[in-house]
Amino acid sequence: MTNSKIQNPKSKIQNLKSVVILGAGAWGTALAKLAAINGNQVHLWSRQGSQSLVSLLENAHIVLSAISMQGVRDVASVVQSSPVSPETIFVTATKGLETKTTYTPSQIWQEIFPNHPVVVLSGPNLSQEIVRELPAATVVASKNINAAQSVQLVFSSSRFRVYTNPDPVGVELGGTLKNVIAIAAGVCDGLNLGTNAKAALVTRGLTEIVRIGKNLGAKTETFYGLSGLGDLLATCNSPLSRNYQLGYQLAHGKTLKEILAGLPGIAEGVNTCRVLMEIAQQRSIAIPISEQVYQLLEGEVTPQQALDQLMLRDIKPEFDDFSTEQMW
Ligand SMILES: NC(=O)C1=CN([C@@H]2O[C@H](COP(=O)(O)OP(=O)(O)OC[C@H]3O[C@@H](n4cnc5c(N)ncnc54)[C@H](O)[C@@H]3O)[C@@H](O)[C@H]2O)C=CC1
Ligand SMILES: O=C(CO)COP(=O)(O)O
Repeated sequence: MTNSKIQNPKSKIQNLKSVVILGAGAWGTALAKLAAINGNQVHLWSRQGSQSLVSLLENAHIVLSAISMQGVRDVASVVQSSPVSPETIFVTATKGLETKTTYTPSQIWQEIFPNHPVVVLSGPNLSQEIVRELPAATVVASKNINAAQSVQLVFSSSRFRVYTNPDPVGVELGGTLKNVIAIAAGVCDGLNLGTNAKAALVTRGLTEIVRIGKNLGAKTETFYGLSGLGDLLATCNSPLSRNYQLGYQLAHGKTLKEILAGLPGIAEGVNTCRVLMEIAQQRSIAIPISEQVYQLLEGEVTPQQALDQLMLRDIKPEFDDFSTEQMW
């Protein structure tokens, strides 16, 4: 898995780590490649493979989960029943929300491993570009800055620039909630609504992400960084995004069932949107774009009706509270 062309800028001072990656899907495989480039000992575990998880976990410095949302709790519970070192750092790269609890993946890992550091890895990272070794950047966020810095060293290279951040909830929600807006962006492009419409959609989508994120305890500025705006731009503008593709095909009249059957991998925005609606209703937070995505996914409106509903909402000021120092 090593590649001599790509180098870690800090490779000479780095302690090489034993890294176990859970989930050999598109993202787990790309991350395994990035960690291996730096000479780390990388094990990529898949439920389909024959390798025993117990033997892999025993000596792991870092356990990274790239499992899709629906499998996170099951896999975390399997890991819990295996012997892991008290020093093990858990990293989560999943972008989703748990249906039953509305937890983020890092909240699940932290609940199951309360005495271990948990780091969130998230950013504008379309895996197909990363496996082609195109340059990209990401964020590793944790309340435990030493743990975040260890993970930063494992993945940093001349093709992958990794920043640390102390706001894991904000970093995780940016990556998760943008998937809902990416579905809307796919619809927007599928309907050929033009560049002005797309700019308005993405910008107002970010406002919704900030509203929810602030309410859930994230820092506003995190959403203007790589894991928020950065990932929103990447996902809303790329046909490589499954969430974008899903929206695009909805605009062309396909049913959700048909689209999901042909999609390469998971489009987390579908389930995230349902959980997001629950959170917004419980906390009385206005998220009109996400609400239209929800109704569209439920088959309650057509793409054209969703557009009309958004354009004909009551007119209002651009910002929720213009009197505060920070405009957002
Ligand atoms: N593909 C991408 O470009 C990126 C994906 N992500 C996120 O990473 C996560 C995974 O995405 P992909 O790798 O693209 O999806 P994928 O569909 O290619 O792979 C998902 C993996 O999770 C495993 N899995 C699912 N349920 C499981 C269970 N109960 N037990 C054990 N394993 C289970 C599958 O076997 C598979 O290996 C998603 O949350 C996605 O939003 C994040 C950044 C980039
Ligand atoms: O999260 C991603 C890019 O950062 C991947 O997006 P999709 O899951 O929509 O393919």
